[in-house]
Amino acid sequence: MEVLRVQTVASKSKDATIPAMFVRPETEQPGITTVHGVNLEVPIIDLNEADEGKVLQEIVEACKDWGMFQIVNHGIPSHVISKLQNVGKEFFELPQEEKELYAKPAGSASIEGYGTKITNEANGKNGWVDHLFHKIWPPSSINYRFWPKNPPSYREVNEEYRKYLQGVVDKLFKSMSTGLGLQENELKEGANGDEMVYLLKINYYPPCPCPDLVLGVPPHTDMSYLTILVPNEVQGLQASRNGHWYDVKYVPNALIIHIGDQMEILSNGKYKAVLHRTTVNKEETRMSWPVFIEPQAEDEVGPYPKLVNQDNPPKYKTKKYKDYAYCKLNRIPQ
Ligand SMILES: O=C(O)CCC(=O)C(=O)O
Ligand SMILES: [Fe+2]
Repeated sequence: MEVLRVQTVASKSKDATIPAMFVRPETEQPGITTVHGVNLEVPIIDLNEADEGKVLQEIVEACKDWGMFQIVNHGIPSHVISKLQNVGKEFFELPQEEKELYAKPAGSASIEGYGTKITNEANGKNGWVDHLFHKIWPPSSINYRFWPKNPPSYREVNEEYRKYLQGVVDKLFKSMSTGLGLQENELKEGANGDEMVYLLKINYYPPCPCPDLVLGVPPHTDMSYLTILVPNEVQGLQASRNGHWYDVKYVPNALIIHIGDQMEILSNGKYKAVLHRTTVNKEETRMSWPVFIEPQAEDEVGPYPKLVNQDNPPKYKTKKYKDYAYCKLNRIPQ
């Protein structure tokens, strides 16, 4: 059965009408619910700042407060990031039949492949976005069947990005570990160290004639420990704080870090998973490249034992990641 892609819907929506399946109720419409003109923003942290204590404090504060921050001077060269963006953009600009060669097989239990999310939202609405998912680490988890062969440099470029990304993940885990009063390496070890899965997603949000009425991805927290996201220059990510939606401003060469559910759980609630959503643009295509740093399906995930004691009882159940994911995807209370 042919699946309708948002990219195809968008190419046919040149007048100001879009199918009702994308139109959000007013309580969710970004045109109504976005907070403007308030001087509140997700922290931007310079990892090159000479005062390391200050950087650590900023990261820890951001993890506890917003659950999201941007980092600049993170060590990934800008040419590595632009190549990642270029090959992803080239893939989405291929003829539709060629992209469909990478489509997630119908009925596949894995999330990997090119696709369009079939809504699992209570209100039955759909996001204005297509995507490509594939794992980039560890090697044993990679299925190259879902890595585009076109453009030909796709694989090399993604491998280069992954190598640099591991350095950033290590740095962040160290700071977050120290911030919890643990040894530098403990948090990463508690999260299965170098066996953590790196799942890349490319989001492709085509222009939409009525951006005020739709969402790209609906409000959610990521299931990951951390998500490290490269955006393109078209702003659209929004973070929720105290029940209000704020734009995350575009900062050239910055990486956007999200605290996900597994980090909230591992830290026994000290760090907060950020509720976020995306908006789309009337004229321009927005794209983003999140990498979800996650446990393996069979890993048991729960609060880190040293962070639990009589005064701090566990706030979350310990369970297999795959069971956590099943409940989350089916909206079953954890
Ligand atoms: O596109 C973005 O900036 C965020 C996308 C997102 O939240 C997701 O794919 O989980
Ligand atoms: Fe997300």
